[in-house]
Amino acid sequence: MRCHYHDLGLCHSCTLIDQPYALQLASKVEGVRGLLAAARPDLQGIQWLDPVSGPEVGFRNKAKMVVAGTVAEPTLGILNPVGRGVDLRDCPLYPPAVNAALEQVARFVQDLRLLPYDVPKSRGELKHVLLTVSPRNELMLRFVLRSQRQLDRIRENLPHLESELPDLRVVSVNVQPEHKAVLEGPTEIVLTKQESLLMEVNGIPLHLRPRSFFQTNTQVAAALYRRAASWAEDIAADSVLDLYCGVGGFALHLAGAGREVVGVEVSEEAVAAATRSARELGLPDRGVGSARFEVGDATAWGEHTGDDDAGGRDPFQHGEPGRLVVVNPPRRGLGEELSHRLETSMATDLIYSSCNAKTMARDLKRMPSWHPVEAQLLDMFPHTGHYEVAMRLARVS
Ligand SMILES: C[S@@+](CC[C@H](N)C(=O)[O-])C[C@H]1O[C@@H](n2cnc3c(N)ncnc32)[C@H](O)[C@@H]1O
Repeated sequence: MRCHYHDLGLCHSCTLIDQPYALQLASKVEGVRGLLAAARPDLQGIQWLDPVSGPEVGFRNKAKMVVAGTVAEPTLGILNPVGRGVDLRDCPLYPPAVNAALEQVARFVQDLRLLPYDVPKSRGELKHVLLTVSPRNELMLRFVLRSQRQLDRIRENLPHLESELPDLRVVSVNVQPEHKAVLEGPTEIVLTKQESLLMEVNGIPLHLRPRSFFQTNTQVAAALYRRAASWAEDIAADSVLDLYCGVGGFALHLAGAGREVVGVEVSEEAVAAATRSARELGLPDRGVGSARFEVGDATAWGEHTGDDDAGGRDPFQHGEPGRLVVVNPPRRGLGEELSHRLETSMATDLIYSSCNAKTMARDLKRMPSWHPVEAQLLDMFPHTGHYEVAMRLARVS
């Protein structure tokens, strides 16, 4: 992949871009194998499946653009080391639909004279533009503002933007009043009738609301979910617990086939979206062939349930449900407490999918009774050192 922003020295985000892609992939595979085997020597003997990769360009489904510059000439991209905006609206990591939409969004920002937020001076209104594209090329657009001052103007002028971008389905304003380097704040005001973007993956309707997580590379995510479904087949698992389930990607791929699936996730919105998908797929919420989603902390799940279903016991410690546990935590990993709970639980099989092999290695070290069976690297982030790694583990008897 060639990138003129990189060639001009304007952006250094793609740290591996000068290496041929095959070399990037090979060094990631070598890196992850070494890193995990250093923590768990028994990983040396396991089966590594061929790595999965997708297209080298246009693979990112979400653009997170910092808005800077001036009212007359806003930039959508990143800040350089001295805090000036660098416009990256043609970044080749995004599909053409995103590049084209960013062009229209920049014009909208200009027409409305929305003042870009000036980080050094702490003044201005518009901080970020976040744009997500679905496999059908439909769009979700979020404006991150310092306050609600410009909300009505954005709302009033939305029909114009919608006429320029006919595939725009969801538009929202996020309010992030603090002067901190965080992408978004706690308040989200959806301006469109449609409140979620349909992200269909392997024929499964996933519904993405503005504040929910979604894997960055839809094509490689589809392969990741298929991998998990194939492992679940091999295991013949009849009850699955999906911790950190998000909008239900793993859980819904593993549901059906006579399994009872429970997903646990901290975001209420994501749980509502996953529940909606389950009902659309005709899955009941209890019993054989069901899928249900609960709001909760993955680390503490089941601890205080004490409900009738579990007979007052901690279901996690009794494999109810959860003979197979799927974990897909944020970069910080599972941590000591959940690693310990998994180590002492009644689960017989585990699928661990991670975007941070360092925390995964640390967690695996804490779970010696889990024996690694098979693993695969899935390259969601070409041209950077990042990747996803999925591993199937079984309980050593
Ligand atoms: C890496 S994402 C995985 C999402 C999902 N498995 C998928 O494939 O899209 C991690 C998810 O964990 C959720 N999360 C973060 N901390 C959590 C916690 N303590 N308990 C439960 N969920 C949590 C986040 O909201 C996010 O949806």
